[in-house]
Amino acid sequence: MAASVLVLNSGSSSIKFGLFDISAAEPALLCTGLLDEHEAKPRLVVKSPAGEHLFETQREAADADSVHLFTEVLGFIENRFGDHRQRVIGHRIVHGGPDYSGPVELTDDVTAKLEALAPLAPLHQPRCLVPVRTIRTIKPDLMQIACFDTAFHHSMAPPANRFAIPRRFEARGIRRYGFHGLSFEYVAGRLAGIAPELAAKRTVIAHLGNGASLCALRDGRSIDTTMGLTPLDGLVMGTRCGMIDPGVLLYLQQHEKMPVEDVQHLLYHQSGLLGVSGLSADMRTLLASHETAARDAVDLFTFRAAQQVAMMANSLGGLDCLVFTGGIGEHAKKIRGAIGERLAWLGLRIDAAANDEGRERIGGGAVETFVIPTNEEITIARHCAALLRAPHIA
Ligand SMILES: Nc1ncnc2c1ncn2[C@@H]1O[C@H](COP(=O)(O)OP(=O)(O)O)[C@@H](O)[C@H]1O
Ligand SMILES: CC(=O)OP(=O)(O)O
Ligand SMILES: [Mg+2]
Repeated sequence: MAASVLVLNSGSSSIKFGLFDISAAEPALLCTGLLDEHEAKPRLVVKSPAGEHLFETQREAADADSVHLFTEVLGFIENRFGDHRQRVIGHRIVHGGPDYSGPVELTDDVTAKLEALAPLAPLHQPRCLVPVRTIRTIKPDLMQIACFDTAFHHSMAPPANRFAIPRRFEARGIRRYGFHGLSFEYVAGRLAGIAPELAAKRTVIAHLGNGASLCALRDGRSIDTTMGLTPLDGLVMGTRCGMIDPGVLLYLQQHEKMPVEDVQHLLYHQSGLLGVSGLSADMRTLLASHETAARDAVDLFTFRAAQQVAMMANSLGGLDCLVFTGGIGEHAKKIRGAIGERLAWLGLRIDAAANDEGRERIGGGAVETFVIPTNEEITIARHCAALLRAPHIA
């Protein structure tokens, strides 16, 4: 009987899933699902790899009980793909803290440890872990595996992973971890396939989605990244502020008398593109708008992105290759072009025709430039399949 793995990717603005056949060495996609939570009654749509509509269900409200949703999803999978033995559910878990540098089985103990990290990723960690608890109540015998956004960055070393605060805090785990590691891992692997001559070169991957971060890679390993202890640092994001003077937070609390919960809400949910434009967190809306504030938000986004690519290039001692990925990186040619222009001094030359046509290689010369669609789900499926092949589990 063929074996399958169900992968759940709970991001800040959507929940995606993928069902993979893991009988062969490389996982093969059977179907994908997307729960878009922007609607009042979020709709889950399941499609075949060719884009054919297979199944649809709607939640009563954005905060409706998820047991019903997951019971329906698992029921659909059993009906449609009952000829596959479902071996495991793989989850994207955003924060793995200091202890997890690779995938791990989600036992009750591990789940509780990860729940304790929620303050370090309040927008993501609870969202990633609710499905784990829910699925455990529906299917207590089904193995669940966590794959972490932070794991890929365990190769980061001081000074890149250090804050300039007293060392006793570092001993308590207060250091830079970095996120989007499953995306960086996938894109680095694809780049090695497309341009093997660049695999050992100085590369920056720009994951520009609703959340956004950069990774500096040497020999395919992370040596620096723009996010830190939390997914709040670094680039301007949909609703997150990115890099900010910590004095602003003190000022808001001390002089504007904002309670700490309100400051947290401001920085995670009301800042970034939404805060600066006053219009939307969605790059498509901002690019289509003629409002000055929308242009200001886009301008700050590309300014900070280019500024921090230069920071990553400094960590690498130069730059040979830049790769764009994530919803904005893959689809917004105007943003890629604007970031490229700001980095012309570093030797970046984006080919306007290749960029407009959405080609894979969009620049050559001193800095090779690529657009590579990310695939966090298949990365998780690969990890799960590898873990199942490990002798102590099989
Ligand atoms: N064609 C497009 N042009 C510009 N931006 C786009 C386009 N398609 C998607 N995006 C942007 O990508 C972002 C979402 O990225 P994505 O990686 O899917 O998010 P998530 O972090 O939830 O995984 C949104 O800001 C959206 O506006
Ligand atoms: C870590 C993070 O920011 O993830 P996302 O882009 O899915 O919000
Ligand atoms: Mg994402």
